[in-house]
Amino acid sequence: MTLFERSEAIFEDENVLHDDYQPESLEERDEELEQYTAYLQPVINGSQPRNIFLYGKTGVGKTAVTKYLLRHLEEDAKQYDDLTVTTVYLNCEDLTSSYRVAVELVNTFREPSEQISRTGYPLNAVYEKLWAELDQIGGMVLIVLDEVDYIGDDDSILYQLPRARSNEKIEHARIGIIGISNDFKYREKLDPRVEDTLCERELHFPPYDANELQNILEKRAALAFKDGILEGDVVPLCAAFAAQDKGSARQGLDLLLEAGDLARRRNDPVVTEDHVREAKQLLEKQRIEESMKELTSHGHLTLLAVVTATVVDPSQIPFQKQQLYEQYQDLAVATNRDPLGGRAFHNHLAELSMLGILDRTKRNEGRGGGIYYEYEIDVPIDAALSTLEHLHMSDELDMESLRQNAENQGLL
Ligand SMILES: Nc1ncnc2c1ncn2[C@@H]1O[C@H](COP(=O)(O)OP(=O)(O)OP(=O)(O)O)[C@@H](O)[C@H]1O
Repeated sequence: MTLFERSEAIFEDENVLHDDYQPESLEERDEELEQYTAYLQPVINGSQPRNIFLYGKTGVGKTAVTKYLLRHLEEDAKQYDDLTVTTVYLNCEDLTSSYRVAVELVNTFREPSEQISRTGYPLNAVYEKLWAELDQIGGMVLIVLDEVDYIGDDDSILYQLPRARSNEKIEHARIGIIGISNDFKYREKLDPRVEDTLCERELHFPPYDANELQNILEKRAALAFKDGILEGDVVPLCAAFAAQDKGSARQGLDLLLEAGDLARRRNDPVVTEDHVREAKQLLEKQRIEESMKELTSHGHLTLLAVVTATVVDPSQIPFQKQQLYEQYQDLAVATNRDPLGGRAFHNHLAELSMLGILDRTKRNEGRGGGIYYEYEIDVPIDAALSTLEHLHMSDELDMESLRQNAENQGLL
């Protein structure tokens, strides 16, 4: 019996919608491309590369634009005999110290049989090995550190690398660093010396609006789907949803892929607006489920308290901590748990806000008054409820009535 068969009625090439696909051309980033190209110009001229810092929210093209330009830079450099350009791309998500970055760089430059281990050397010894590798490569070496904020406080490498030549650690290579981050606070947290070095040139990537996203998605959809498979509103709707949320091209592409996948699984002949709406729900649910994995049962109860308060009286949105705390205490008792104190409860609200599940607004009571926060749910109630309904503790609660009430209130 055959379990798997090729089904190619919907997609021409679905890889085009995946995150690691490198588009041939980039839409809607002319200004950024122009500026970025100017920042990289010294490399082609054979002078000291600038260090460049790119920032902007997730999915706005920072990595795609960087890889696109570096590919061209390496290619165009080949026409000059006196110039060699080497580019290295590292994602720092798992490289949480200067030591880890330095080891990773040494190993990137070395043959597999000559790799060094990730522990056991003094930092200086790793730096010495790194300088030797860089000198051996020589020429212009551009090092991209994506998600550079993951390196954390132990960031001496951000200072050492760009200065290696002026500090006479290397002779034959000129190093440029390109740091990329979507943490807006990262810059403020940097040591001023590192900040001066890393942020020599800066480039901000703003979120895309719906028209820009539509253009980006149309170009990808034309390559990804078979002709005539997408109904007319599909791309505009994906663009509109992504624009309403974070203005992320990744989010729009994920929606298109999921909508196409739903149509394929059901053997539907075309992808429709309904597939997109359903895809949105599915992706949101997945996102909440992913985030919820990081929470403890009191985190889950905190979310349930906000959902319950919302369903019981939507006119009270947004809620202050005290209103939610009472709700939470009742739920904790109903599920046989000792309620946490107010401070710990506050921390759970903060964590849910950080995960993007709640929206937290700072309020000021005015003259002499204190600062306090108001909270409201920032994901669809339906998605939050579905996730909570699958947790063990919900067996002890009347989730069915909660869902019914939510429906009666028009919240689903
Ligand atoms: N202007 C654009 N034209 C075509 N595709 C784009 C454009 N901007 C982003 N994309 C696509 O959107 C997806 C996300 O982009 P990218 O990874 O560059 O975002 P990012 O800003 O680096 O996000 P993160 O900070 O999460 O890494 C990729 O598939 C990329 O090809």
